Amino acid sequence: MISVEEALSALFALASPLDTEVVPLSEANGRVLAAPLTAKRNQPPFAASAMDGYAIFGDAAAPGDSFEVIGEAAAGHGFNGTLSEGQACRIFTGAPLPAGAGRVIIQEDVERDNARIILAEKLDPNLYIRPAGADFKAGDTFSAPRALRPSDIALLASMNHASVPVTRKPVVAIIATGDELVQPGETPNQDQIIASNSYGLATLVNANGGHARILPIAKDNLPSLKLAFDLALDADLIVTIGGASVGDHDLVAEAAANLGMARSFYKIAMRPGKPLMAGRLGRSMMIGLPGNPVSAMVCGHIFVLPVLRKMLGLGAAAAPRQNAIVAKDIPVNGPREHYMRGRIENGQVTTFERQDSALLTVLSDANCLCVRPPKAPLTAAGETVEVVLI
Ligand SMILES: Nc1nc2c(c(=O)[nH]1)N[C@H]1C(S)=C(S)[C@@H](COP(=O)(O)OP(=O)(O)OC[C@H]3O[C@@H](n4cnc5c(N)ncnc54)[C@H](O)[C@@H]3O)O[C@H]1N2
Ligand code: MOO
Repeated sequence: MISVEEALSALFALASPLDTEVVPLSEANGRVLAAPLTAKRNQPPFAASAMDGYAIFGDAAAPGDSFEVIGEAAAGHGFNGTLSEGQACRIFTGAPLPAGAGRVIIQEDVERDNARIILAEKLDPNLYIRPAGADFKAGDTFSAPRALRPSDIALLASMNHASVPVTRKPVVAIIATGDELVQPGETPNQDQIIASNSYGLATLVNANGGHARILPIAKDNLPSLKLAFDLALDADLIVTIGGASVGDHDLVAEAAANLGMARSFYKIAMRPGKPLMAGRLGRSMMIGLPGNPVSAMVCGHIFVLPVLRKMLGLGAAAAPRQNAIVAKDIPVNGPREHYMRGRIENGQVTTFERQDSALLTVLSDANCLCVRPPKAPLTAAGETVEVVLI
């Protein structure tokens, strides 16, 4: 059995960044920007007023000063004249500052008397001018690769990009295997259960920049598995669930081998997740996940997501970890790296008593996986451990 770290390196060796496509900005949220972009203009393109009020000549203003109002500047409608000594211009937020102006007096600090203004006794000392290019300047770089967030979309729009180059979404074909499985909503026989893993994994994939395709459930026989694989061969990543262990009906490895899979590894020193396998199958890579529901989801976080990120051009990095303080003693670990389901609250992690990899209720209550190195000794309350947020 290889370590989790070795398995991850082997998976990264199988995964390459995908090609790129151009999408409209309105469809770019969550996509990975594939190449840096530069601002096409200054923002603001002119010195602009930050408030509604009066732009005055220069920046000298004292209570009781009086100015003659000679024009108006609104957003989208600048004032073309130039202010001279003693002159002001009515101005609104976002309007270009007229030539000659050096300060905006907010209208709350002004008394207006026809074409004149008189400044109040207590003046707000701010100039209320946004200099040209204060946000960004033409040529400034927006770096890549990065997964775009709503605030990035706003910035790119402001930089005048209507469309952006992004990495193509990895297509992930998900094949649940097992005679015992039926789709959610169907009526199972007495000896059947509902296929849950495909839905959990598809959601994980879709929420992290991939495009999941849930294929029909494959039965525990080679022809049915071949049929499912045939439907998946155009995917970037094929994820099978179940049939990975040593039982008589665990046929995924054999079915994949029959189709020519070049196996990279099988079995890892991880709990849950021991019977994990991976390899290359035609133009796709394949990850065979264990069937136990929690095992499949944990392997989704620890292996499928990092592979997805590599395909998206985000580099080869393990699931991010953070430190947490142990709230309740964690027992000695066995020989496999254990990803214990737990809850972290205010930096303190509590691992659950029940760690059976069949318990989706426990996984659903968990918000982190507490990483226990092989043979870790008892870790007492107050000590530090590493967790992966899920
Ligand atoms: N003698 C041994 N038995 C087992 C070993 C072992 O080393 N020696 N390993 C155990 C471990 S660890 C795991 S994990 C499981 C994984 O086995 P498989 O990948 O072959 O999974 P299945 O047998 O097909 O299913 C296990 C369990 O999960 C349920 N299942 C499967 N697919 C789904 C799905 N899509 N949605 C919901 N539930 C699913 C299935 O009904 C089984 O209950 O093997 C141990 N055995
Ligand atoms: O490795 Mo299995 O995935 O422990 O349940």
